[in-house]
Amino acid sequence: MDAYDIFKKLTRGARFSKKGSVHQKEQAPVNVDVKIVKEDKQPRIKSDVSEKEENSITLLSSLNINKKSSKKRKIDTDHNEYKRKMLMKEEINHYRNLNNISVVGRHIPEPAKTFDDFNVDQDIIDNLRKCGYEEPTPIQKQAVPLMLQGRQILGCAPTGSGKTAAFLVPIIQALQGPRRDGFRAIILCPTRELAKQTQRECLKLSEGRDFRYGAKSSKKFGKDMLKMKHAAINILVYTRNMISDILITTPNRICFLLKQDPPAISLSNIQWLVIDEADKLFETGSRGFWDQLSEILNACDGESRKIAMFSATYTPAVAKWCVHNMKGLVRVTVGQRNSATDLVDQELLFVGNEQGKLLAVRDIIRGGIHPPVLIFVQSKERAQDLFNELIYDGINVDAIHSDRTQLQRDNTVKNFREGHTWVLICTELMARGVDFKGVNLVINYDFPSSAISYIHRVGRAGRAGRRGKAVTFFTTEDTVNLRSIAHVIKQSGCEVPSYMLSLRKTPKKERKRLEKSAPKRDEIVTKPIYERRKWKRRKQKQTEKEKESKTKKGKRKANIQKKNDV
Ligand SMILES: Nc1ncnc2c1ncn2[C@@H]1O[C@H](COP(=O)(O)OP(=O)(O)OP(=O)(O)O)[C@@H](O)[C@H]1O
Repeated sequence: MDAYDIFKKLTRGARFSKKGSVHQKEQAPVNVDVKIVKEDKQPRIKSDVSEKEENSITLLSSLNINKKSSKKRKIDTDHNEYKRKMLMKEEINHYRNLNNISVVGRHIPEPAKTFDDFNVDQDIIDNLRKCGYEEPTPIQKQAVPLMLQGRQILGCAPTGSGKTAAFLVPIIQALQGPRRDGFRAIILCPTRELAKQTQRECLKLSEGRDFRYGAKSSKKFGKDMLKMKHAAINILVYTRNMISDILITTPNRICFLLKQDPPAISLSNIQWLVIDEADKLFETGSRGFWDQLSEILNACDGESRKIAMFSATYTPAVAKWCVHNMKGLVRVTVGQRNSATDLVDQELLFVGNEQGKLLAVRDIIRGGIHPPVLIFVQSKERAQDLFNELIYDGINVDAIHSDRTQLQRDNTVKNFREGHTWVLICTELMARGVDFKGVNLVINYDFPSSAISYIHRVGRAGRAGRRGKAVTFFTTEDTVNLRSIAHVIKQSGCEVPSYMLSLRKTPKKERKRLEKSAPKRDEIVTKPIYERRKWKRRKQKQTEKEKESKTKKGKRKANIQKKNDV
């Protein structure tokens, strides 16, 4: 008996309406079942009957059939939805991999592919295009959608990869336009040069919005306060006049303004606090920036305050601080952590000793350079010494360091940007963030004090997709960081002698000591050997005399103290 026969037997006498309900004229005797009933015990009979009913219902009632199929359909749609979501996730991950973006955090929005995907006002997109940007850089692709959602982030991307615009675009979108609510965004930078540059970029990207930027230099502010003496009413007027929307400055200046009595600025309406070159700020002094940051955070007491940190290099101290202080933190890293940009061809050049450096730099210049060129030295004294040497070599050279006045520093930067200065000698001051268009060559005259310092110095070339070159001089005294810097160079795809990679790892203590105080080096001066020896002897004698007079003074003081005690 096949299924059709069973169906016929079971439905004998039944009439089917169009709607699918069953009208039974007479109950058909079901022989098959009767037999089964007779053979089985009582409880089985019951269950068989119900089974029979179930079967007949399943077979005849269209209602039940629908119920089952809708459940199935729901499972199907759920499955399809799940499949669609997984596919989308995979696509997003693939896109992130293509752009070398890695993310850590929850509910991270899709990276934007174009500026139009940013979902920001059209004028901001127009401004981005006016700057000559065609498509977002990887850090912009991921950081902008995140910050637009108000997420706190720690962004790490190579030097010259457009981190500034990555945090400026969401801030401009969030603030919309000028308001008399006081500061609504703060951007902290380690140097005034970088703060000025960030402000320039902000002005370009917010063109047409007329934001006001603060604040006056602390010196100017101090002078104005003196003029006003202690007239509280004047201070209030002054404070109101300097109200602006975005404050782009160094932490020192903000803390100075906060320390005034009453505080010269109010930060209670701050929506975004951005810390650029975060690892640099965290490394300054013995907890210097940590204390300043807690002071600033205490002043930013509004509910909507969010923090974003950006840098090309990453230190565990920054990450730890972020994990503890930034709720819902998302970490975005582009490329490999703490690696130099692969747009720069890097070279290590053994020069023997200090005299070798001067010969090598002159050799490079004589061989022909394509300005602009940056030369890094370890101290302001050495910057001045090298400047004194190169000024007579027939090239337009200048030096910038912290001993020069702000006006001199501004003019030097301006001349270099405009191409009047070909070679700029600088200290670590210019290693972070400063964006000179098209620097072709970076010369590390003095070996960097750490791999991180190396990454930032070299990163002044090879920006915004352009290629550049970096030459790093080293002498027999520069072995402490040679291994780690050689590894950085190798990682970014350049050749290094294999012996450097297998050098002994320097103890952390020694590396830290070097980071704090640069090694002593011979003076940068072109003198014949006999003159240099004479000069060395004279200098030795001088230092010995100084030591002697110090000890004599100390003894005299101790004797006086003894007499007084008696
Ligand atoms: N989407 C873009 N397309 C092309 N160029 C861009 C784009 N975004 C920014 N730039 C340019 O790239 C250069 C470097 O940008 P920026 O100074 O923001 O880099 P950075 O990542 O902050 O570098 P650093 O770590 O050294 O501070 C700038 O000249 C900037 O104008």
